[in-house]
Amino acid sequence: MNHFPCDLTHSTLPAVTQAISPDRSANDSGGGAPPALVARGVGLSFAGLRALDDLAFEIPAGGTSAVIGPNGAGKTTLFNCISGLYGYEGELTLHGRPLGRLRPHQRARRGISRTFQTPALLDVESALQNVALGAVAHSRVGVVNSMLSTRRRRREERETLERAYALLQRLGIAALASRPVAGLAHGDRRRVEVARALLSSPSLLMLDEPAAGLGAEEAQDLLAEVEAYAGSDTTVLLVEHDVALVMSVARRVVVLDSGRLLAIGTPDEVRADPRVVEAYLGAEDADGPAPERLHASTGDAL
Ligand SMILES: Nc1ncnc2c1ncn2[C@@H]1O[C@H](COP(=O)(O)OP(=O)(O)OP(=O)(O)O)[C@@H](O)[C@H]1O
Repeated sequence: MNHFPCDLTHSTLPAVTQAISPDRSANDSGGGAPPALVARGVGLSFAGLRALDDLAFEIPAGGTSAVIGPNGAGKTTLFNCISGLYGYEGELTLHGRPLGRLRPHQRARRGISRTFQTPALLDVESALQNVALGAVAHSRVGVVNSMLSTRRRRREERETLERAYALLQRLGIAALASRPVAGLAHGDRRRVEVARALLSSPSLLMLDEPAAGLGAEEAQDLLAEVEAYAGSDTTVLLVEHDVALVMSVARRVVVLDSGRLLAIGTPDEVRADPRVVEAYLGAEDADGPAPERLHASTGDAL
């Protein structure tokens, strides 16, 4: 029996599949091992603007890591490359397996899941339906699903709704399950999107500015809950402007500036790097005290 206030409607599936997978083609291949993500020579130009330039870095498997940098540094562009929305030069490898030219839906099946700077939700649908739709990118909608028996399909939908509801409970918004997301506060919309990204138990969960619109404590709580729920099999990768938050949660920090890799290391290493201080303060302040925003939210000094 379905205990939930709404069903996962088939009519919404193609729209979401399209939104998640605007691109099509390429092959799937095999493999698997740490680190979670390796970038080698990753580059991308937009009509002469070098948005990413010869990036090379590794993100360790497990826990939370982050990409930071000033406005226009290339953070979201990098996320778009990893998730397959943009083509790029060089190579990205996920758990030891090159991603090659895989399309977004193929990368999703490989275990990549993400949120967007502005939550990308279906406004007329409920919070529960939006979260449940996180299963779509990871299934072969229209191929295998259309061949499943009605009974099996219903069972899978019920299980998906149960997991979606459990996630809403986990993130403290189960009371909003049946509410259309259009009417939800920004912070709750963000939680719904994070829940949707978590639904597929991704191996790489990319969160684009998860703290935007949340208070400092709320943001800390959300990230702690995400990491606890995701467990050791999931690597969380943040793009986040709240550097203090990043410094308090990340095990490795990648710093971009004008599309280039400026620094990479632990929060302490990155905070101590004069190039990072310079990028955030400006050249004239590079030798002075680090900016407040490079301090951990615990209040630790550099
Ligand atoms: N689709 C696009 N077409 C043309 N230029 C783009 C496109 N997307 C990004 N850019 C440019 O690429 C550069 C990197 O942009 P990106 O959005 O990745 O930076 P960001 O670090 O995420 O910035 P912010 O912190 O402001 O979100 C910027 O100069 C931006 O104007």
